[in-house]
Amino acid sequence: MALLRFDKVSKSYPGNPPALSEVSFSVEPGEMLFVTGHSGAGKSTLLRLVHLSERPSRGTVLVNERNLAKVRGRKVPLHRRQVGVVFQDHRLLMDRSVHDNVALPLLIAGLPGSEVGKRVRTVLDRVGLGGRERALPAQLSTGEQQRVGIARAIVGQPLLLVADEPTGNLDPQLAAEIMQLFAELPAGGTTVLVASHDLMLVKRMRRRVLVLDHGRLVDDIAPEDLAA
Ligand SMILES: Nc1ncnc2c1ncn2[C@@H]1O[C@H](COP(=O)(O)OP(=O)(O)OP(=O)(O)O)[C@@H](O)[C@H]1O
Repeated sequence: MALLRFDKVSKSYPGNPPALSEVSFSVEPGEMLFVTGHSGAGKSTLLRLVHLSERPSRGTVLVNERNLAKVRGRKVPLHRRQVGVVFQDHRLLMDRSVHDNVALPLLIAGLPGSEVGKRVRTVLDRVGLGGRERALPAQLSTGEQQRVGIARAIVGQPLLLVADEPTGNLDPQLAAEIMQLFAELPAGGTTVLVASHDLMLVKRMRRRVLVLDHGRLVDDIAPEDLAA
């Protein structure tokens, strides 16, 4: 059973050539894979369709066998609890503590306070930020801020994590560390899809790679076929 499936998905924005054209692929539970391609190739659009910040013009997107066309209105927030998102610009609330930023999705989901505190501590330990609960984002380094964004995305134990250029602002060492963090998530039951134009980094991770070119899926490379 696929955890994520695109079936002949196209997306056009008004006045532009198609951002995605007839894209089909499927992802098994527990995979970590990348989507890569030139600027404007359609990477962000593909992720937005998974997170329901956009809808396809044609075709079907399924998450955990559920057709997202049927996820409307009040069901959208429920869907988003299953899909964690990490952005390049972490989009943290700068006037709230690390704890509050990470706790937010759990509070929205209605978890009791005692459970929230426990889960936030566990996830901050996991991303290497144990003990920094009370800090404000501005008191952290860029890499640490990105880790808070990741903690917030995974604290609800999503089925799927989508990350859009999550290491775009980071130096190579930090980028590698963040990627390593992502690589550990499938062991905890989260499937991971990362958009990145950084081919060197992607190759080094030795995972499956989808390649987009002008909105078309032109390659689907297995890890063993990645040239060193
Ligand atoms: N909201 C929008 N309105 C109109 N056109 C858009 C919108 N978002 C994206 N596009 C267009 O769709 C195409 C694909 O954009 P997308 O952002 O998905 O590409 P990308 O591969 O993520 O690029 P980058 O690496 O530069 O972020 C581009 O031609 C872009 O101009």
